[in-house]
Amino acid sequence: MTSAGIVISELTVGYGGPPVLDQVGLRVRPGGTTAVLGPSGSGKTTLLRALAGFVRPTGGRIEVDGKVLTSGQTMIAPERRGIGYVRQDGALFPHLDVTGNVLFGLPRAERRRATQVAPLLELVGLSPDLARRRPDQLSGGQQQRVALARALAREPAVVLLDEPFSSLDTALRAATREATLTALAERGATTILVTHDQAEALSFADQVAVMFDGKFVQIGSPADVYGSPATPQVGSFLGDTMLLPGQGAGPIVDCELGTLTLAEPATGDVLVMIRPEQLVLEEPSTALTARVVSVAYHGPDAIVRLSLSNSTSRLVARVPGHRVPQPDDLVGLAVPHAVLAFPSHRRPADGTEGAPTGPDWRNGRVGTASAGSDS
Ligand SMILES: Nc1ncnc2c1ncn2[C@@H]1O[C@H](COP(=O)(O)OP(=O)(O)OP(=O)(O)O)[C@@H](O)[C@H]1O
Repeated sequence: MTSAGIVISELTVGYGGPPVLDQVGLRVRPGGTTAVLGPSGSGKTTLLRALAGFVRPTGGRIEVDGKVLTSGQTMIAPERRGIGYVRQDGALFPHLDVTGNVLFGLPRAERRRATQVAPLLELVGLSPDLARRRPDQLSGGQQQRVALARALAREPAVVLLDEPFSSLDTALRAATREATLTALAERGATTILVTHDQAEALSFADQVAVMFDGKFVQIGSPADVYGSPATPQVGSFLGDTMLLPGQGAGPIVDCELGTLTLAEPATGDVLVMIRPEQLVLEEPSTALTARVVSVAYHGPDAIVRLSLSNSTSRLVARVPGHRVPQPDDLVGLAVPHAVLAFPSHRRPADGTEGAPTGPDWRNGRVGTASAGSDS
């Protein structure tokens, strides 16, 4: 299978009403893996359906490996696109065994070559001994791997994964994700994974495209979108954040945590974005002391909620699991590395206010830690 690059430009898709995707652009390098991350209803599945040819866009263009699949009057049929699609539920046929499911959809002549099923099963980390089992005799993770094997059977240059791991429990999810990545890399397939799980997006892909309300608000490497989010909302969506009001003065900013170094210069009213892992707990100091409000222990690490003396702000630190303080302890705080600041008047690309956001912003992930008030 040869790898194909994907180029999507000004893609607009609607279902009769206002556009669900609005002039969307995206490039995926040949053999690359892009995660499309966004809240529920932002248009992620619609993007995959347009790529697969299941929905006709109202505008824009889709090219795979230089071949136009969709543009103006051109609309290549789904079965002629060379694209494999794995849905959230796997969608296996209950009355067919694993072999029948994997071979389904192949031309009749090729279906006879049942010997090709074993290597495919091995490729996705399944024992060929399972070949005669029906889907109801498989675990959820095994079913997802069969669905992936079925998608790979046609040797597609492009594989689209629509939240294929979301119904699996944590351990199975990690193992299935790993097997999927390995299988895709071995085949050199260009892959787009849709997910609303930020950790999955950051670990799975070499490019992350963040979608809000039918538009990409940022596309970049996992480190870029996590470490240098385009807006406070992108920052909050990708992981826990505290957003503190501050005054930028070039390379430094003054806020409740003192004078901090900025990753990029800023001047005037700003919102300082700090991730819990950037807040370091030390021995109580004269510089900045906080009281531990609560501790949630997770094993490798712990989330520590803190209140600053003389302030109503609540802070959150992520600390190593072997150095966990107790509630009511007094601790010193430090922010040793440079932080990001956003102009506090800035309106993000999706038109919402650039203010600190609540835990379930836009139906997004919960657990976002805005620096809140006690009041
Ligand atoms: N067949 C359809 N007819 C009309 N509207 C639709 C159809 N499919 C999706 N939509 C609407 O399009 C919008 C985007 O839906 P889509 O499924 O692409 O979002 P998503 O980001 O994949 O969401 P989720 O994470 O919940 O799967 C939603 O408002 C949805 O209600």
